[in-house]
Amino acid sequence: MAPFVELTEIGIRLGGKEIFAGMNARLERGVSYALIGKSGVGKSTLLNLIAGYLTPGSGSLTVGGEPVNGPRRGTAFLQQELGLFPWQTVAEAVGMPLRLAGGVTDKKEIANKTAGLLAELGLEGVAGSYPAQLSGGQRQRAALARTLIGEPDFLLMDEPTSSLDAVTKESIQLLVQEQQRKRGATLLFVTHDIEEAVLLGDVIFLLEAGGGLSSRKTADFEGGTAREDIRFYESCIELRQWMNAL
Ligand SMILES: Nc1ncnc2c1ncn2[C@@H]1O[C@H](COP(=O)(O)OP(=O)(O)OP(=O)(O)O)[C@@H](O)[C@H]1O
Repeated sequence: MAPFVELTEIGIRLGGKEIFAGMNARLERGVSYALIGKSGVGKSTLLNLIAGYLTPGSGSLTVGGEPVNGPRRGTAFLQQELGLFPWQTVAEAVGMPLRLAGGVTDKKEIANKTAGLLAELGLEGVAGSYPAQLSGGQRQRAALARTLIGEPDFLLMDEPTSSLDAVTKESIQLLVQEQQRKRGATLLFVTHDIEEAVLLGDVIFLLEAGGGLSSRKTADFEGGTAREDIRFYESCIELRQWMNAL
């Protein structure tokens, strides 16, 4: 079967610098992929390419069997900056992709869909609040709701929990996992957090300078992938050792 996402010999230069050349990768539908690698190797660049926000200088890129020539309807991208505007309430921000996409034009339908998703993500109490009135976790949930509202089949997330405290981080991680599984969406997320990679990724991509991409299935780690598992940290150590060995 053809992969959901296929990168063939992808190369890109930014500001006169070669970020990667000859990159190959395949992503299967419904699988969660963690993308890790040292700072500056090009993780965000790769997400931007797959999202259609950047155009590769060489090679081919397909999502859902179609060449990527710009943003794709079924791909939703949660960027580090979250993209919440100070002048929009949570409900306005979450409903915005539906208004922009033009597929849903009925105001009542947009309001109903938005309210349903806000309730599902525990945000019903802050629908009328502005970003400055929210906690970090609520802002992250609101941005996540905005990512999910168009029912995407492909979720891209750039460090979805990096700015959060440990407890909030755990609740957002669980939410991302629950939503990805429930929707059967393909997820590709960047993280610097080893535990998060093991916890949320079915597969871990390790990106190296120049575009070398290695992958490992977390199911193959000795210590399992559930935080409750007492041997979970053995998996984290295994991942660290793999990273250091490459
Ligand atoms: N628009 C741009 N113009 C020129 N160079 C760029 C541009 N965007 C990124 N770069 C460079 O490309 C390289 C990869 O950047 P990128 O942000 O993709 O790395 P990263 O792995 O996501 O880093 P980090 O983990 O620190 O977020 C860096 O050297 C960066 O300076």
